[in-house]
Amino acid sequence: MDAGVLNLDTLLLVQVCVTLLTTALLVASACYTESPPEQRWWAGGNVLVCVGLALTGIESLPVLLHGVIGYGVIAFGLALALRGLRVHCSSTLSWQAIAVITVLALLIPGWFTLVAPSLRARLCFSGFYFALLNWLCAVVVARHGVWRVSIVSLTGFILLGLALFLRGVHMLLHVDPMDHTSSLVMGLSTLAIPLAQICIAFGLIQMVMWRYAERLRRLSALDALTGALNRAGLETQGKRVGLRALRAGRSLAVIMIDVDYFKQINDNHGHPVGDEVLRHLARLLKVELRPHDLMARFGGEEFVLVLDGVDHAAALNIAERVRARIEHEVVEWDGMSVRYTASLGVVCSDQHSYDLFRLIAAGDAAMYQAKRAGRNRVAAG
Ligand SMILES: Nc1nc2c(ncn2[C@@H]2O[C@H](COP(=O)(O)OP(=O)(O)OP(=O)(O)O)[C@@H](O)[C@H]2O)c(=O)[nH]1
Repeated sequence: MDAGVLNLDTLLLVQVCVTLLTTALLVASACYTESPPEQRWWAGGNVLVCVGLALTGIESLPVLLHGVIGYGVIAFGLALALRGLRVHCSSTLSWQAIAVITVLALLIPGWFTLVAPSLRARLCFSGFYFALLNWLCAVVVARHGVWRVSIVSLTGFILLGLALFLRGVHMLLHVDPMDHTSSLVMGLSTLAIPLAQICIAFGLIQMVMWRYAERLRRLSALDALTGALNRAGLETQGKRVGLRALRAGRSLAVIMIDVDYFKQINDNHGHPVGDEVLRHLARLLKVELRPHDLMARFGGEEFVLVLDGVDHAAALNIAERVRARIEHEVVEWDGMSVRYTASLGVVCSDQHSYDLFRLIAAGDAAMYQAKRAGRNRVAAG
């Protein structure tokens, strides 16, 4: 490819514009008050990379700024971006590691600028070193990200690393490191760098958006007071569990649990105590369940358990164990001690269908049977 055709100067101008635009995009998204901390690291990192690029690009600046500090600032910016990626993946990058990355980028160009001046060595080092830092970012994204979400930023980091690496190789092999007039590598890398920057900026924002969407999806399925599934969550997850049990030919048990005389607890001790009783019951049920069992708050003081692979007899045993535990527990709130009991209805796909809402209706009927029989007991449906 002829650099004359590509017009290297124009491509360099495009590269500068894209760098500024992607940085502005990351800064704008980080300014949103609810933005997670990683977005601020990415935005801050990109701003520093821009500053560093400006310092290294303006040859009329003092040599210390132009040949040394600029590289340190770029490396510091990349290290902050790497920290942001690690924060996004529930980890971090220590300040010591950031300092090492930055100091290396100061010392080596410093050596080749002040002690043993060599433009070629400095440019080679910057190509290889910044390629390595981008590939480190790619490794973090690849190891911790969800592929279909992080593929855009991953491609960006790999591409950017490759372009910088090839530039390093070009500098190493070329007779005059500043003569790029007819270099295919320089042309391609100058084209690839802005592309990679766009991928990285959009990819990072996409990763954050996906995280938000996931959080919202999880929250929309949960009851805010108890953390149990709400009806919507029960509907989606319950159907899945029902189908899984049906396909595998396993029994599916449903236990309905309703606190006895809950209105009296509210009336006698106040609503906050009633709320604490509900939270207490949810915690207690969680302890009794296996990780793949479902627990949902079905109504005011009514909970439902969906147990995959549990037959009628086993479900009755579980319900009786839960009932006994509730009876012996004491809820402490604001210096008050409250005891409560619950009535439970047990049904199983062995007697009914696998249809979750039919099972729940039958379980409800069994639970009301337990209420009518005097409460604080288990009834089978
Ligand atoms: N504190 C609190 N109370 C709630 C909540 N949701 C519903 N309630 C109350 O729960 C009470 C339910 O009362 P009832 O349906 O009469 O049932 P109960 O008093 O438990 O009587 P039985 O079920 O027949 O034993 C009502 O007073 C509702 O106001 C909640 O989230 N927090």
